[in-house]
Amino acid sequence: MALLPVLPVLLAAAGLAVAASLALGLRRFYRAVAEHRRVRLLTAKLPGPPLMGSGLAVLGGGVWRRHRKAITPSLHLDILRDFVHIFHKKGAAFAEQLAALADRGEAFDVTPLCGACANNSICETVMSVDVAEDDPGKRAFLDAIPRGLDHFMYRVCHPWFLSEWAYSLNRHSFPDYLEIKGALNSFTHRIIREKKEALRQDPQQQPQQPPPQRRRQAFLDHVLSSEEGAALSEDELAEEVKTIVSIASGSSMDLLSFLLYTLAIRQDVQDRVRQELDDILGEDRARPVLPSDLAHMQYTERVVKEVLRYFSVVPIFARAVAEDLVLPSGATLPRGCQVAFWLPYTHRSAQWFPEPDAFDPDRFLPERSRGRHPFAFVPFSAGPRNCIGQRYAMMFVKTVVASLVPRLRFEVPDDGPRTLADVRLQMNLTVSVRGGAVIRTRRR
Ligand code: HEM
Repeated sequence: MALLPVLPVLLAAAGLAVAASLALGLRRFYRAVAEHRRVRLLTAKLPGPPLMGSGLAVLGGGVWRRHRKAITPSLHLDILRDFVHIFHKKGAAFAEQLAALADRGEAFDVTPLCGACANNSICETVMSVDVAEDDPGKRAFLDAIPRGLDHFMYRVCHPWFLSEWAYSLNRHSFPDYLEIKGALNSFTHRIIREKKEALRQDPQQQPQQPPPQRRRQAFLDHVLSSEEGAALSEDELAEEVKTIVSIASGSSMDLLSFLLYTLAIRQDVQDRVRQELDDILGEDRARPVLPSDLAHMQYTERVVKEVLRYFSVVPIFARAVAEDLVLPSGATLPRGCQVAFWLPYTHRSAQWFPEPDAFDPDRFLPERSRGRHPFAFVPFSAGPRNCIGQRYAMMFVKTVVASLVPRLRFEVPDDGPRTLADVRLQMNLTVSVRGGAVIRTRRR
């Protein structure tokens, strides 16, 4: 009983001590990683709540390996090239929307529009859903994605709700969560079944056919018709589709909205991107963007990389230490210890990025990247558990930018930030602009 009055003080002191040692430990740990020391041990994943799907992002061990092997070939570069015309189609529709807003002259938050563009692109490329836009199942699915991410974050921040049983006791949130789960499950399973049926009726699409004869239209078509994909049951595949769609749409939305916001704030960067695109696309600014155009968009690619460095869109990821890890200081991170990587710390390191708070895309020029540590820039993580969609993400944003920038000019309203350092951030599963990325557009 005598302990009770001082308990809060003791707990606060213990908390401070743990926080301080963690901060110190992470600093040293980062140095160890930067020196390539035994990072290969850090492949074990921390458990988390299902991110709308119990797929790659939350699986571990042998199951994760089997899933990753089944999924990886279906995001191969040759397949991604086929997606560029879809990215362009969605980008062109986005340009029309923005042009209509330009005519009204109003300032608006571009983030939800980026989200719709990303969602539509991802659903079509991942599932190739030949379903009418107003199909109730499709609408419910698209609507459920951002709501599902909110539940995920809520549960991460309230860890006593991580278990499904405990969450079912939350009368405020659980009914909405169940509705979201139902919408995601029923649409995903419906599409998988329809595709399986189509596959059964089309012998050209059977896995034993040699690759050149197969029509690889979308990620899901490819998984279903590949030998690797046959390792997944229908339920497992549905979990992967939900996982990929949810991870891809949230992160792509934030990356695209940071990119457009950056162009609006940094007119000099926007002018160079536009000049590059005018040179590549020529007179016909509205012509479809081709996969071969993307390879020429070198300045734009450097801008995307600098946005990923400057804002660290996915700022944190964690690993469990699989074996005792001795740091350069001599301290040991014991086996089972959990380590979080805080990317803004890595990406703003003056050691690898001189003047780290300056936004300078040309720091990614080959001659200025020479000698930089391979783990100094890791927006998509690194190692065996890196992002499976990093090439997808780069191709998506580059194509959409090529569909928008030649036709439109982006600006910030008079009361908007004058410099990138003025942009206020908020953290969810990803980082986004606090209060919205409010811009104005003008037709060119
Ligand atoms: C738009 C920018 C994106 C960023 C910045 C990003 C970043 C990341 C990061 C940092 C991780 C590692 C997380 C961890 O270790 O816990 C990751 C994992 C993952 N990402 Fe992405 N991502 C992006 C887009 C995408 C896209 C477009 C897809 C799918 C097409 C995707 C699918 C995944 C999957 C499935 C994983 C889990 C991989 C595994 O654990 O095996 N991501 N992403």
